[in-house]
Amino acid sequence: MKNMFINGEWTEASSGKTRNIINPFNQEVIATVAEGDKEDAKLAISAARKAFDHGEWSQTPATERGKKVLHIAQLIERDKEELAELESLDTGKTITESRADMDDIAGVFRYFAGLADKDGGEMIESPIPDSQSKVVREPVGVCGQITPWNYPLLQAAWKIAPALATGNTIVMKPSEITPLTTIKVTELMEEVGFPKGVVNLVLGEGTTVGNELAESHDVDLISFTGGIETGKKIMQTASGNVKKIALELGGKNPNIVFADADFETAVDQALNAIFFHAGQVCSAGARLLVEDSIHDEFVEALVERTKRIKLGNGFDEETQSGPLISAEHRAKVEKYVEIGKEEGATVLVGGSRPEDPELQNGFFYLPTIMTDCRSDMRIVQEEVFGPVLTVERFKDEDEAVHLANDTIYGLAGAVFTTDIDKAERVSAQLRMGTVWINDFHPYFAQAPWGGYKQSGIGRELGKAGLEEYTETKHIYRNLKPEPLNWFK
Ligand SMILES: NC(=O)c1ccc[n+]([C@@H]2O[C@H](COP(=O)([O-])OP(=O)(O)OC[C@H]3O[C@@H](n4cnc5c(N)ncnc54)[C@H](O)[C@@H]3O)[C@@H](O)[C@H]2O)c1
Ligand SMILES: C[N+](C)(C)CC=O
Repeated sequence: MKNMFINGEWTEASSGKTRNIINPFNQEVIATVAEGDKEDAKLAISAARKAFDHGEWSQTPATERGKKVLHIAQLIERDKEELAELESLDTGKTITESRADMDDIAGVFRYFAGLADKDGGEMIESPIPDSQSKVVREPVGVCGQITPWNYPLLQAAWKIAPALATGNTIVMKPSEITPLTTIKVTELMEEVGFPKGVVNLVLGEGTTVGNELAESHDVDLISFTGGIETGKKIMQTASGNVKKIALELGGKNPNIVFADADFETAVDQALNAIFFHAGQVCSAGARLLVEDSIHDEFVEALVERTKRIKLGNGFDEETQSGPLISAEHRAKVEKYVEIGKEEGATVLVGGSRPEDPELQNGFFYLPTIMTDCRSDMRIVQEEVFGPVLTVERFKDEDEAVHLANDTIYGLAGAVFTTDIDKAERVSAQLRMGTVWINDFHPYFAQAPWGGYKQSGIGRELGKAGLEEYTETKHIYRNLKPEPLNWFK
């Protein structure tokens, strides 16, 4: 039984409720955890509020805060294998992916640990004689952090590390279906040792625990990663006390392949772009845009390789792709494929569950490619968040850019070409937070991550990811105070 962490204590849910966590590969119960609700969220928020207002952590020298954040990185590296196994059990992703996630996560804690004491404020030029002006950054306060199921610990790390490095107190709420690695990292943070109430973990549903974090006037910042509809609700709920908000939402990301691209590389990367983690990636390259002249040959090569993708248990080293996260999520993917067919798209490969008897207990869906797609179709516009690739054609650079930008989202996109001038021209016109040239998917702690348009508000990672967790203060000092005599 795994509990919540509130005010430095591991506690059961106040209602006494629990939840079984299941492995999406075979539906076996892998853990039982406390199922918190609004009451537990209130307790955690109150603990975080007291800890912040007391000031012990926010006034700890930044270098010392950085050392503690670095210590978390070291413990993650020490327990990497255990964490990776928990992540694969909980999400179904392959153990190779989970190990890579753990390396990234440790890197994120190291990066923000290093940044913790690098900003000592800035003196600015004052236009007023005999005065001095400086600008400093201070912690925001109590931060609610709500995370999704697809990269459970990685998305939490992007929030925990900068928040703690800058002296905030936190209340984490992982997805109710994938809490295991966030619980484990909370144990590691307990081992590192933070003042009581600085780190809190509440388990439970979004509509109860998450909603309380968004609504509470004792929370100063809400950082959310998840779906667009939830993001909109949180934005409204958070307006009650005009708290700061950071939203990392979905995407419907274009992958543009020009005829002059290196063919083999572009085919290989188009597969990675969509089928990595069964397409359950916010930045998945779900919309392939291919130049007319190579369309048929390109699609044929993709289909050939897609048929060979090995689905299976994430712990089997041969497995290239695991299951989807849940029965509900698979039903959503299936519904979208049906919608796509009704809209006139053609399924060239996949489009159903696998028949392999060994996969029948898992939430598997075959990697799917749909052609004859047009920009006005729902299957092209809406986030499916599964292994479903739509293919559109374009005839020239202008049309490629137009189609790529024809979306409410603006998270990420890629362009494949050997003409580097063209790559730069196209990248400059894409309305997205990340553009990859001749690659797909790289993200790392040093580079900011976030979306244009309805893909979100704010940035995680990079210096911008640290600044999200600070308020900016201007301190002006009169060096020669004397009466002004305006109101004699
Ligand atoms: N932009 C990014 O970096 C990024 C990264 C990962 C995932 N995502 C997005 O996340 C989505 C998939 O994740 P999901 O299905 O877990 O998303 P989701 O929106 O259903 O849930 C995300 C989190 O929000 C909580 N939640 C749900 N309703 C809530 C409410 N009313 N108030 C407060 N919290 C609430 C959930 O419990 C969960 O912890 C996809 O759309 C994906 O694109 C984006
Ligand atoms: C942000 N990223 C790519 C790690 C996960 C998106 O779902």
